[in-house]
Amino acid sequence: MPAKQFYLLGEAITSARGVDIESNIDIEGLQLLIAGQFAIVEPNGIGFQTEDAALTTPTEILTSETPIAISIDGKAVREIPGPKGLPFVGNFFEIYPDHLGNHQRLFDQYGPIIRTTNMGRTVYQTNDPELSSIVFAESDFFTKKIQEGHPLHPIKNQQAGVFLGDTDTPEWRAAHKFLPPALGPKAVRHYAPTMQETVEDAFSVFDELDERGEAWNVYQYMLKLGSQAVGKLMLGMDFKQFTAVDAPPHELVYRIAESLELNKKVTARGDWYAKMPFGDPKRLRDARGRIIEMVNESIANASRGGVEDLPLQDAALKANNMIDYIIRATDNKGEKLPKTSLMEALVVATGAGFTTTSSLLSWLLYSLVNYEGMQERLLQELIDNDIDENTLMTADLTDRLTFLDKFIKETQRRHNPSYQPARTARVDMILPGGYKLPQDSIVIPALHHIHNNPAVWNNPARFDPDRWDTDDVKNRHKGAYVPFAAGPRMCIGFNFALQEVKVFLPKLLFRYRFTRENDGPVEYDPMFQLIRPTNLYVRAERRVKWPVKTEN
Ligand code: HEM
Repeated sequence: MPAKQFYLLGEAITSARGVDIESNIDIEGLQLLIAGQFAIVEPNGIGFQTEDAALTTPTEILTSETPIAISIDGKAVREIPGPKGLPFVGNFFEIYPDHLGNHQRLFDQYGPIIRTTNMGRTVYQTNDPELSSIVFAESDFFTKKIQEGHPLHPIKNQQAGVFLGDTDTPEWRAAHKFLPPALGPKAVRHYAPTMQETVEDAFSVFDELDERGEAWNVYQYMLKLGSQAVGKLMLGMDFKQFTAVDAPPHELVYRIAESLELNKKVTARGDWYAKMPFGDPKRLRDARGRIIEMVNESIANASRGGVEDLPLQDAALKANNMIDYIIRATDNKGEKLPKTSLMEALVVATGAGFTTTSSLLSWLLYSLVNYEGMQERLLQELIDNDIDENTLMTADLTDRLTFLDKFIKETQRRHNPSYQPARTARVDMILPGGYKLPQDSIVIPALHHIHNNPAVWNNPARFDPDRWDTDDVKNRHKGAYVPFAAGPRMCIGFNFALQEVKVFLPKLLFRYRFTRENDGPVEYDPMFQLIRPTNLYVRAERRVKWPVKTEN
């Protein structure tokens, strides 16, 4: 077997090393072989050349007298670019407070993958669908491993399995087997009546605010609404947040939101800070302690009634809520989710459930009041589907609301609430485009920037639900729209979230006409783990008349 010398274009020719090649190898085989030898993620992008010519056939390669350079997508390998930064703080002041706007600027300046260092911690972010799909894939190259420097590191919790734990663990495998059936499409369909009840229970508060002629802060009320539903359906708890206009958020809601805010603050300052025995790091630990106490109590209450065990899928369809499900659900070996994981997994699913949906609900109301004509089109669709205040919103019915679906998609594209799903590089590798990525690097597919990347989306700043009917969007790269991330560690609650907003929004919209109260730019909180509008106020006025049904 002849050995040929290869090196990466862009590196010194003296780094060339010998690779044994079968004499009958074809070009694809050669690309695969070289990809394996040099940890090149995408073999198809590999090209071969010498100092003076491109080598396109195996014969040319096998007969080359000089070391052969490997190009990636026609390019030399290179370091991932990024701004230089200051001593100690790194790029902190170039990123905060407007991290969305600033990252956008950095992508424009440096390209599809950028490197930033913040208080000694380096992360890579990408706005490219192909790179993101590679990062999300859970492969020999990437995994979700929450090590120092990972955005979730200060709240890492291996026992929770999902969200806050590493993939390569028995805890993730167990939680990932037990939780998803209760959040699958069939299971969430039977939650629709509880979702409807939840939004209808909130009407008395919105009615009173209307009678008083008062505008209200969208996020504050959507936090209560989103958490009210998750409280009922995850924990079987009534948080009683709509008993009065100013009913405070339940302590569990408050503590989970607080811990996310503290986590963002703690991580923004670097890992040394997380270990401090006082200040925000201590408040973060205290908040966690209280959350655990409250959820344990709820589990104890649910177990008290004595319940029958059921196979996973049956339990998912019969359970009243996630706790009820999880204490009954039994796998095909007769085993249950281990007690140690139960409480932690529920806390995480609850937190993941309401922080995200309340932000999405807020952005949906933002799109409603901010983009002209949306409210009218959405309302007309309800009328045309014979929906009124007495309608029972079933999944079959919400499935028919196609404009609503596009409106939600476009809102999630333009104003996606979650933005920091990070993965860790398992090895040194070469990414498409020739970018060299060292082992243990943290890479974040930057959801907002993928969804607003002008190379991917036509006129991305334009809010246009109808774009979802175009061939361009229908045939998009699978990594171009990933509001719930992708791969094995993607969101397991997306059916729940979409079902919930598809019940809430029609009910709210049929009853109220929404108008924006304050002008000026909507701000988001840069120190929160999610993107949520902080200063959006609306008025919701009871409707007194509705449009007529469109004639066919
Ligand atoms: C608009 C609503 C939602 C959005 C935008 C959203 C987004 C996401 C994203 C981006 C991830 C990946 C996180 C990462 O890679 O680090 C994720 C994971 C997860 N989500 Fe959601 N989510 C939503 C609603 C929900 C709901 C309602 C639930 C539960 C009821 C839920 C439960 C989870 C869980 C448990 C994980 C972790 C899965 C795992 O680790 O394998 N999410 N979500």
